[in-house]
Amino acid sequence: MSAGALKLGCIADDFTGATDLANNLVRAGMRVLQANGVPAQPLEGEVDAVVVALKSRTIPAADAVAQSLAALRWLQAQGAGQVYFKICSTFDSTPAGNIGPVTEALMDALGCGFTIATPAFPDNGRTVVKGHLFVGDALLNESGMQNHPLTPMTDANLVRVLQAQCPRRVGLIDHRVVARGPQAIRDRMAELRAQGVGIAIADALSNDDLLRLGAAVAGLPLVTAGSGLAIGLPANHGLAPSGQASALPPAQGLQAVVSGSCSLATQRQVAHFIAAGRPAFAVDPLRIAAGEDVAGEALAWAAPCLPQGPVLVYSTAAAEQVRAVQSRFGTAQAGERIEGALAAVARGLVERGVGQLVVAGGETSGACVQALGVAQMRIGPQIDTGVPWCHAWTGAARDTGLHLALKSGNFGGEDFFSRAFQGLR
Ligand SMILES: Nc1ncnc2c1ncn2[C@@H]1O[C@H](COP(=O)(O)OP(=O)(O)O)[C@@H](O)[C@H]1O
Ligand SMILES: O=C(O)[C@@H](O)C(=O)COP(=O)(O)O
Repeated sequence: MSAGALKLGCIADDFTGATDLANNLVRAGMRVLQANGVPAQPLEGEVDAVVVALKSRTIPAADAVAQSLAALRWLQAQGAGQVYFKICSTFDSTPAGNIGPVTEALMDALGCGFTIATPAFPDNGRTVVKGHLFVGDALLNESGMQNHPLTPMTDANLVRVLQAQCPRRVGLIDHRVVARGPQAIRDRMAELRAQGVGIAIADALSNDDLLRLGAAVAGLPLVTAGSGLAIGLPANHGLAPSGQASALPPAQGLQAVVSGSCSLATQRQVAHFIAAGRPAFAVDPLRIAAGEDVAGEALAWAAPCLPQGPVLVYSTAAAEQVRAVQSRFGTAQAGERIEGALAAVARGLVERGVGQLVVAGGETSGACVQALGVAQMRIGPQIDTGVPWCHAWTGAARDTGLHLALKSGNFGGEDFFSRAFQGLR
């Protein structure tokens, strides 16, 4: 890639979020490469955007800032014209961050006096009205996200949530302004900036709102957003939406699903897979904590089932079971141990011939992709809104190639775990 060629440099705070963003950029007409972690070398080949996937959503804020700045430096060295900090469409964060601290650190590094933040993704039911985030018909704090294992979201007022994470003043661009079009949005941004506001939550109820916002932010060095805003950025470079997802190599190998997501949508997908009579192995967090080789057991269980079709290994559990585990072992420790076990399962499955792997949950996906040593991925066809198939040739997949789908916790229909593989045939 020659310096100056990169139209958009993206930093995603988790791995499912990265493929979600890459998917929307591809569908809106950009050639996109996803790098898992900050690459050690310049990328080869010409693309319009690179998404650097980090696992920085729930780590200490100072570490998230340091990793994001390292990603920024790399993207700047590739000539990135605009920077996109991809956050979760449910604004997953704690009062300590990391959305505020990372946004502000990127603003400082870019000399950016003003930016917007919007998680809106109407195609997936995420809308922002007067700064309040809705998930479908429910306010964020009544959507199930109040029970998230790592980032419980108990306030739907995003101006308030972000202000708690930021020294800079946080303001609002409300939907009536957004509906009036790009010039009205630019006027509002200038007005807020003159009032001393540094970051504005932007309302959006529809894709048309996102397209208007996309045009209005063309001149901003940085935007902070879910993947929705991405549909409005390629047009700023004369690129048009394309229904043609990049073609991937033919699928090969066995099929498996690894799920550490405890989101409501994933709970339904696990139940649906089991109810359909498909093979499923429940990983017991208490036995993992006791030091038992649960990953080894799961792999031994999977071996005879794999030739018959997709198998599922999961720790997915309802909120009360998650709370019981967390109160015994601590939130972070419980999460890390389970992620470690599921990552070992993912690696073992690929070593045993799995070539088509679905991973559910952003933190879980980060742990699995890191354990697989997958450094780069090409983005292929969409399975469900926000979830594409990807293809990797690196790490554990360097000889055979690996199709990977990283499913965000709350994305996908109930039959996602079986239907995903049908799309690869
Ligand atoms: N049964 C469980 N009890 C406690 N924590 C769990 C359990 N299953 C998974 N976890 C942890 O909860 C977190 C889920 O986060 P993530 O993978 O991002 O999915 P999601 O955001 O969809 O819930 C991970 O850290 C995972 O290890
Ligand atoms: O924006 C989104 O909702 C997703 O891209 C995402 O980041 C979801 O994260 P997980 O729920 O942790 O998978």
